[in-house]
Amino acid sequence: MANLPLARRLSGGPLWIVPLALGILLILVPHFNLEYSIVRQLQLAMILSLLVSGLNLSLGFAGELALGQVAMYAAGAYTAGMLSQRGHTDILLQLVAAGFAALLVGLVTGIPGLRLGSWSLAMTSFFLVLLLPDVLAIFRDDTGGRNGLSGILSPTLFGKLLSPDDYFMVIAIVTVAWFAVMRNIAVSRHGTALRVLKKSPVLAASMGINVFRMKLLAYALGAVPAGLAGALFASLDLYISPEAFSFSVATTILAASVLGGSASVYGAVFGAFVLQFGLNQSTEFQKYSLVVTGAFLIIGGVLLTGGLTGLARSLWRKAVGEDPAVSASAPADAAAAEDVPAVPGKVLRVEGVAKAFGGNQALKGVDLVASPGRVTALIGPNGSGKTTLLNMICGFYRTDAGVIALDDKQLQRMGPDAVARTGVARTFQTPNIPEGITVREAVMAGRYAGHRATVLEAVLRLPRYRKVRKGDLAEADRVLDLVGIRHLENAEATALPLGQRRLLEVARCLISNPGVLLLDETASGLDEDEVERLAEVIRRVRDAGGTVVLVEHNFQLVLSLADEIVALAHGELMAKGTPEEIQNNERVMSEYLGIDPDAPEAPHVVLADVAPHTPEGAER
Ligand SMILES: Nc1ncnc2c1ncn2[C@@H]1O[C@H](COP(=O)(O)OP(=O)(O)OP(=O)(O)O)[C@@H](O)[C@H]1O
Repeated sequence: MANLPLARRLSGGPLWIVPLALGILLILVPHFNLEYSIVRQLQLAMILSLLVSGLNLSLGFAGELALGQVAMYAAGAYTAGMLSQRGHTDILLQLVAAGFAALLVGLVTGIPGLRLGSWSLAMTSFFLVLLLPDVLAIFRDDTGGRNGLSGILSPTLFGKLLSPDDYFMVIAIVTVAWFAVMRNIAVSRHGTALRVLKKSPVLAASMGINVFRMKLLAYALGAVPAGLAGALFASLDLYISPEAFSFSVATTILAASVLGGSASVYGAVFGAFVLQFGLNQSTEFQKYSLVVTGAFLIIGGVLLTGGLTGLARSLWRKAVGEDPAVSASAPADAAAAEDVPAVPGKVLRVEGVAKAFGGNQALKGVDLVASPGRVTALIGPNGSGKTTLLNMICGFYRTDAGVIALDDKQLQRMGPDAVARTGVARTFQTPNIPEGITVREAVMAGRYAGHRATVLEAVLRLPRYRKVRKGDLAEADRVLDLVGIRHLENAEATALPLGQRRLLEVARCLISNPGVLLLDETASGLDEDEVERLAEVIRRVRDAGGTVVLVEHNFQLVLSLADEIVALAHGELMAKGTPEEIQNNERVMSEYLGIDPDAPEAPHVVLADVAPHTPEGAER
């Protein structure tokens, strides 16, 4: 221990102590007799960091670009200002009202923007900011229009007039409290779910997460600090005007977010402080503020992936000598996974399913039954419709005809997240692993949709949240043992090599106790040892009662694992049967494996060593 570098020794402690200490220091600033100009910049920087943190929630965590932060900021400021004008000077009351007003603006603009999908929210929020001065002008009797809102009274707290020093402390306390809330959200299961969403809405839906609701949650939650910032700003100068909510403020917020690191909680503070102190130190800077903000955007977005906090994190890793991929203890004892608890497999029935993409009939009346305690393999040449069938079972494509059912529940009219919640879990041809989380968190995310605790319960760490979290941790240990990567639980998930990422995906599926496990070319790209481990995992799941559907090009693996093989060709059933029956099926031999049945060698003798026809680009 004594020989360890200081950075390494420090890295063992709870990291939240550093921001907490800085937060306390900030609250105590009025006691340090700083120059007025610095105190003022600090206040504005704290207000800006609140705004940036809201953007980070939607952009950095949920991956949704939205510029509407300024509109929510204005909603908060005008609400607080108008309350004050009418004699309601209590800052607590103003903060609550401003938070709600901003939330309302967030919901009203977020719902249509997010419903339309794609870039709609970015566009809606962009126009919202452009329209803001006109909206304020329309309601000029209340807002003062372009002249601004004056007559705001000095803030009070429980009837006591607040001095400038008191008010500084109010701003600092609100900022510190909000960042504590945001940190609790970010490190909770909700924070992980947001990162899943950012990685891929398809992945999120396949894990039972309602994509629209999750995006709205991030956007609406991000409105709250903007509202608080607005209320704090209104009582700072006791005057607000539309210029304070201009488009350049929107770009400043975006630049600070990108510079600090959008996917980071404290990056918002870094970015905001750098921009506030950088931009306002000289009039030249202010004159060219848009250019300077743009430069910061480029520095943050292009040169520093992950912003300043990303840079700090990688420097820290270097200092403590930590490799994200192998920050792990020794491999777990494989024997620990011998005892596999029952997997509640269900019967998957596919009857007469058809699907056309324009003139391309991808599936024509396909039938398939997968039962508990059995591995059903789906094989066929490239383009035969295997992935299309998986996508239809998962609800990503609507069927043109036919029935898909899990036990008695029909799935063919359900959306993908609803299908996942009935117990359909899947892996992807290209592993879909969210960034910025550990292996254990990535696996625990598989329980998000099935075991609920609200954001409020997570923020306050209430008993139900702690119970669900305890279950997440215990189940993650179990499935990580099962797939044999428990020793990597603290490694960064995206840093794992392909084979382990595939095993991670299987673990993420298993933690949801799926009724059916759909494995889409899971062995592709794995070495021999990894394929053997994967095969062992699949056998264990099957023996524990799981229903497994295996889409696979590794014919040897299929023969060794499958209880039944369903072979497709040109979207139709080519053959169905036991591995032995399939090995003796001439059509499968010639169309799938390219073996001439009339050749002197008997096909079943060489099959185990034969790879099917997999033209370039089989991996997606
Ligand atoms: N979203 C889509 N839009 C249009 N055509 C599609 C779409 N998805 C699949 N197809 C077409 O449907 C057919 C079946 O494709 P699918 O990907 O299901 O085959 P596959 O058996 O999974 O192939 P591979 O082994 O290469 O993964 C192909 O002709 C493909 O081009």
